[in-house]
Amino acid sequence: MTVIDSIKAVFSSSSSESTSTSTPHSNSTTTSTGPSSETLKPHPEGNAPAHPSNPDAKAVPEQAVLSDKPVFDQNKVTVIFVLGGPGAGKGTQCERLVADYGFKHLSAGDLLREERNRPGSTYGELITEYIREGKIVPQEVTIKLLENAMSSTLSSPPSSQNEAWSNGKGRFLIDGFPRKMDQALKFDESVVKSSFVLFFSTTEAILLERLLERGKTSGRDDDNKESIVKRFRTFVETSMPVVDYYRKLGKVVEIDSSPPIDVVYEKVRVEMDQRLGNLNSSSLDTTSQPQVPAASSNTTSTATRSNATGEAPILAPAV
Ligand SMILES: Nc1ncnc2c1ncn2[C@@H]1O[C@H](COP(=O)(O)OP(=O)(O)OP(=O)(O)O)[C@@H](O)[C@H]1O
Ligand SMILES: O=c1ccn([C@@H]2O[C@H](COP(=O)(O)O)[C@@H](O)[C@H]2O)c(=O)[nH]1
Repeated sequence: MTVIDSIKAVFSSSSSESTSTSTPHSNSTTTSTGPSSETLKPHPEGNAPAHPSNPDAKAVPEQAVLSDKPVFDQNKVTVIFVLGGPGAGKGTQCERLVADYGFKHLSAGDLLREERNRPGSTYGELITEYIREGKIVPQEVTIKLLENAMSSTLSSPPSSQNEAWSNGKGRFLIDGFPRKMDQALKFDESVVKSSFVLFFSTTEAILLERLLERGKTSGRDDDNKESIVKRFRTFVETSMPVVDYYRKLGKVVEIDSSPPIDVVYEKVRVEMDQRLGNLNSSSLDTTSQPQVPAASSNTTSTATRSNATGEAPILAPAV
């Protein structure tokens, strides 16, 4: 049995994804967002966010154990999930939100690529294979990476932030996660309950065009036609049910990301500004807030949604 077979066996109960033979990965040019040597450590005891102080560069899979209760206090730590098809513009919009609202941006994909590139990572080969195939890496790995990155950030808050990051408080944009229902449920249970979901929808044609263009310079080994098609399929089959789940809970803020970046961001700002009071005071859960009417918020409901091209959004819920 190879190392990767052993890892897959460990995670077999949490992932039903099939896999294929792995090959070495290529480099990524994405920005690093998490602690490279502090990943996949066991969570600290208790409910308080703790800074990982004993990095374990050779963690074994059994150490990626998740808590059965939230590690962070929802009244202090705000999490907004940012979802959308591959290339929808999640990272682009998050970058602006970081600058304007003082969020910490954690991209699950970036954290996985960073872990993959970390010398000695137990998970490198596994992550490479899953990313190339457009499949969802077993939740234990991704959630532990996110949890560790959050702990680390809370221990050394972004210097430019004050009130939002004082007294153990923090606000995170978690980009490209959760991509699968098990992740959504487990993150709520073991890390912290999310506040709401920013969901960027557009057409498959637009996504494809953007990803192929990005692929010319990104260095990402999944920005090629073959991987992109697989990623689209995974998004529709595995990740859209997560969006639908949150939609039923009234937690989805949907924004058409077909228009130019600035136009999309204006809509994002309107949504964020409407929610900022809550973000400043404590956690934000739109299920307990009055829902913003689509007409006044520039977002579109599932029933009325259209996009700039007039095409039916494919990577969005069926109308
Ligand atoms: N509204 C937009 N109009 C045109 N191009 C855009 C828009 N938003 C993002 N892009 C471009 O599309 C590409 C994909 O954007 P981005 O990396 O932000 O997407 P993403 O959703 O984070 O993708 P992934 O899930 O694959 O990481 C980038 O090259 C970006 O510059
Ligand atoms: O929660 C997650 C998020 C991502 N992945 C894998 O990473 C790639 C790339 O993700 P991007 O968000 O496009 O950077 C994705 O296709 C998955 O293979 C994951 O497994 N779990």
